[in-house]
Amino acid sequence: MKTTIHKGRIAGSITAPASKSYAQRAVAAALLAGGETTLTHLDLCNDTRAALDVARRLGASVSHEGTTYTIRGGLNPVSTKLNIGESGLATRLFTPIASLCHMPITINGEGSILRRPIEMMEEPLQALGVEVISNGGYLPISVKGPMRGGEIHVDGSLSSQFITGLLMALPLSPNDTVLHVENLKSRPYVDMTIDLAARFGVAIEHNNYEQFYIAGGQHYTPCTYNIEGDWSGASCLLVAGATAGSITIRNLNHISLQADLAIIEALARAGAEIITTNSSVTVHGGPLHAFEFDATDCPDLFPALAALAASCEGTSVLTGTQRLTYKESNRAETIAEVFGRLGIGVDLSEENTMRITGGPVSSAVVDSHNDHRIAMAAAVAALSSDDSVVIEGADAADKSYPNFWNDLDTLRS
Ligand SMILES: O=C(O)C1=C[C@@H](OP(=O)(O)O)[C@@H](O)[C@H](O)C1
Ligand SMILES: C=C(OP(=O)(O)O)C(=O)O
Repeated sequence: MKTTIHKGRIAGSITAPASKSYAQRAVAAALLAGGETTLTHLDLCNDTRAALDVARRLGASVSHEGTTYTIRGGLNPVSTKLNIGESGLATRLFTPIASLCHMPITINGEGSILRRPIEMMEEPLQALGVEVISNGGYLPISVKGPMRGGEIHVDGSLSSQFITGLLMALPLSPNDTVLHVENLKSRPYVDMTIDLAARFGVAIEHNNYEQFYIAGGQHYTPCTYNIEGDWSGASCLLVAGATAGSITIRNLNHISLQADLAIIEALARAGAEIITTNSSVTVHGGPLHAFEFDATDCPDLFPALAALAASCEGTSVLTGTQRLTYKESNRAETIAEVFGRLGIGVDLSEENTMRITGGPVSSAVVDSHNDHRIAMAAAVAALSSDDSVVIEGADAADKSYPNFWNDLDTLRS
C-alpha cells in the first residue's frame, strides 16, 4: 500500500493500541496455564494474531467478545508446524515453549523474520536436552524436547527475546535452571517478562540480571489480565504532538515497565511540554532543540527519535545503534536512507551512534522497507514537510499498529 501524507497540524485525542509485547507474553502465559484466562483490552495486530495462532496450535482454545479474550490453556500440541508470521518475539518466545513438548515441532515465519538470526537459541536449548535443527542459524527451526532444565549461558547482546522465552518456559521443566546471561540489552523487556510471570503465579529470581534462578515444576495460574496500552506504538504520534501541534493519547500508564515509556524523557529533553495523568499523556509542541539520548535498552524508539530530531534545532546524538541491525530492517541504515531522502542529514560514521541534524523536511517518495516503525516515523516527518511525502509499503504498520493511519486521520480532521 502507498499512502501520501501532506504537511499539516494535528490536534485531539486517540486511544493507544494494546502493547504487542505484553499481549504476546500474556497469550503465552495463558497457553501455559491449565484453566481459563481472561485477557482484556486485547486489540489485534499481526504479531499478536500470530501469537494467538501459535497458542491454538500448541493446544489453547481461544474465543473472544470484542477485545476480551478467553483462553483455555494447557500445552498439548495439535500441530507440528507453527507459523510466527514476522514476529521476532514470537519466534524466540515460542521456540523454548515448543521445546517443552515431547514431539518434534517446526517453527517457521515469513518476510523479514527469515533474515533475522536465531542462532543464539541453538546451544542453550541443546544444553537443556532439546534436539535442535535450524536453517544455518535462521528459520525454520525444529525442536524436539522435552526441555529438562540445567545450567546454561546465553549472550543477551543481540536480543533479550530468547531470554524472555526461556524465563517463561523453564518454570514448567522438571528440573531447576541457572541461566547465566552476559551483556543483557533491552533489559526493561526482561522486567516485563518477570512481572507478567509473577502475575500468573510463577517466580523468577535473579542476581543483577546476570544469573537467573528458575525453579522447575512450577505452574501458571489462570487469571484475568489487562493488556496495557502500547508506549512503542504511541511513541511516533507523541512525537507528532511535539513537532506538529498537540496530542492526547489515552490508555497509557506512565508507571509502566515498558521500555518505550522512555519516549517521555526524550521529548522532555527536546523541550516538548508533557502532561501525564493516570491513564493518558498530552504532548504540546513548541520550540524544540537538539537532545542526546541512549536508546540501547529501548531500540524500538529509534525511528520515532529520528522524526523528533529532524524537527529539532541543532544536531541530536542518539546512541545504541548497534541494536538495530537485525530488526525488521537494518534500522540504522533504513533511517539514514529514508530521512536522507527527506533532506535530513543522518550521520552514522561513529560506532554505535546516530547524529541527526534537524532542518526543513523535503517532499519525497520513501519506502518503508516493510518496517512498521519506519513507515510510521516517515508519516510523522511528513507532517513537517514542505508539501507531502509518499510512503510506499505503508501497510507495514499492520505488524504492530493496524489502526495507525486511521488514528492519524482522526488527529488531522
Ligand atoms: O520482548 C519484547 O517484547 C521485545 C524486545 C525488543 O527486542 P530485543 O530484545 O531483540 O531488542 C524489542 O525490540 C521488540 O520489539 C520487542
Ligand atoms: C523489533 C520489533 O519486533 P519483533 O522483534 O518482535 O519482531 C518491533 O516491534 O519493532
